[in-house]
Amino acid sequence: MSASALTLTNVAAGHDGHVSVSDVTLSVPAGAKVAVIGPNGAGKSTLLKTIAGELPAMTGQLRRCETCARMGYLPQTATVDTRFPISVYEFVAMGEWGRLGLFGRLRPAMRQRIDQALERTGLSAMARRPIGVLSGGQLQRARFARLMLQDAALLLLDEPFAGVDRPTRDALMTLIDAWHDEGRTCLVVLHDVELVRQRFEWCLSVDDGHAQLTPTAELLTLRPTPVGDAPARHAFLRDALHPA
Ligand SMILES: Nc1ncnc2c1ncn2[C@@H]1O[C@H](COP(=O)(O)OP(=O)(O)OP(=O)(O)O)[C@@H](O)[C@H]1O
Repeated sequence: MSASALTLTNVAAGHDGHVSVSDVTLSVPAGAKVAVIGPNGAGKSTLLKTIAGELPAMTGQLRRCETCARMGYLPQTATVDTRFPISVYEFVAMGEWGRLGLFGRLRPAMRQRIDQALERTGLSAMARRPIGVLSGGQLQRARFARLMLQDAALLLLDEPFAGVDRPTRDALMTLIDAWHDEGRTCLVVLHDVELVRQRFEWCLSVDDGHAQLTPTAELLTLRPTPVGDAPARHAFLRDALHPA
């Protein structure tokens, strides 16, 4: 894993002139599975949105590898208007738009991919139902199914497990693992430190205005140190990984 999917050089990210994270310099190896962690309000979503190109970097340079132009971004809150009268099938099928063109028709291979995505997310039986009747967890499965069809090389997922139950979380985590096994680069914002320990090889920690990429195994060797001794940027991780 030597090539970089993503390189940030002195990047500052924030809103309306307010900087949330600054001087971010890091390189994400292609195919890495990265947990983006940190306390509430630290700037995880802001940084992810900046990487996704939804928010311009305030300063610095952000470079994505060529294949990472195929990028899938799942924002934290589902912005889908569930009153919009489309079926679950049609919602998921939107993931094929990139191949379809404006007035294209779904071809058999596309229908097969849509059926597979519905099956892998456990939504086949709900395919003909209106999107508006789905529960929060089912809607998240549908968003994953749609994402699956985009065939993205770089996946940016902002708190995909928020508000979902354990079986759904496990099912979605299995999909992320599969994307990783396929060589895709995955950045996932999450708060479950135990899950990070078990399933993520890298941590992008965002805390105290800083962000850094560290192998999870290395973080686990961090030991609690007297207050004032540890660098500020490790404080959250130290506390999270070594609870009192
Ligand atoms: N659209 C916005 N306009 C202005 N400020 C914003 C906007 N979105 C977020 N912020 C501010 O940016 C800072 C970082 O917020 P962000 O949502 O990136 O944090 P986070 O680490 O993702 O938090 P959480 O874990 O609670 O989701 C916060 O102070 C927040 O108030």
